Amino acid sequence: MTFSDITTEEKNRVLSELADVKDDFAKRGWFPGTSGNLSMRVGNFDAEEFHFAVTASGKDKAARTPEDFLFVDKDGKACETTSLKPSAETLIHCEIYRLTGCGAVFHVHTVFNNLISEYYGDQGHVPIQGIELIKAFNIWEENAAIEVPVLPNYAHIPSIAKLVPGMLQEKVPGILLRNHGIYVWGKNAFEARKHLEAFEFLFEVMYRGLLLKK
Ligand SMILES: CSCCC(=O)C(=O)COP(=O)(O)O
Ligand SMILES: [Zn+2]
Repeated sequence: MTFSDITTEEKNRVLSELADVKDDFAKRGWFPGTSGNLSMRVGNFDAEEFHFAVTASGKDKAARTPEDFLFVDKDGKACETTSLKPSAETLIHCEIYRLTGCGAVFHVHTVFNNLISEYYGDQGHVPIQGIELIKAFNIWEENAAIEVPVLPNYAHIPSIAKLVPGMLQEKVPGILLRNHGIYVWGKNAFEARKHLEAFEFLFEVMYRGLLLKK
């Protein structure tokens, strides 16, 4: 499917849903200092050709303007003529779509995801076990254990993107960048948001649990 095959109705639906998610996350304080980026796929998925709307780089994500998003292709290149620059981290979104075929990718910097990513950074993953909200990832076994990958926070984004294929855990819809933030995904915006809320809850439980043990 080429970008011109995608209907205006579909593009507008995605832009409107993405703007609502952005407003919601901004109210939660999940975009400190213009950090964070969001994207949603438009049209059908094919690993060789897909398109998504992504936040423009460096914007105040708490404001709602006509210049908040642009459409890019599987390589992160703009699909239409625009003066907007896609998020500096678009290549990580590209890699997540390519590998998972998901419908939405959200990235936020929070205090808990930063602290936990640093605490477990040397280990390369955050081990989480036996907390009920693991079920938000559609993992239903009793006392389930997951490992959330922690990637190094290189300044050179293509070097991070290159590591993504080797780090993804099949059942875990998220990766942490050390001392930076989290990327989560889902088949649509609803599911990606559910996953993000669950990760943030789990990180806060772990952080407070570590303090209690001291
Ligand atoms: C100001 S935060 C540093 C960049 C970053 O990590 C981020 O999430 C926002 O970058 P973008 O280009 O998407 O605005
Ligand atoms: Zn970031």
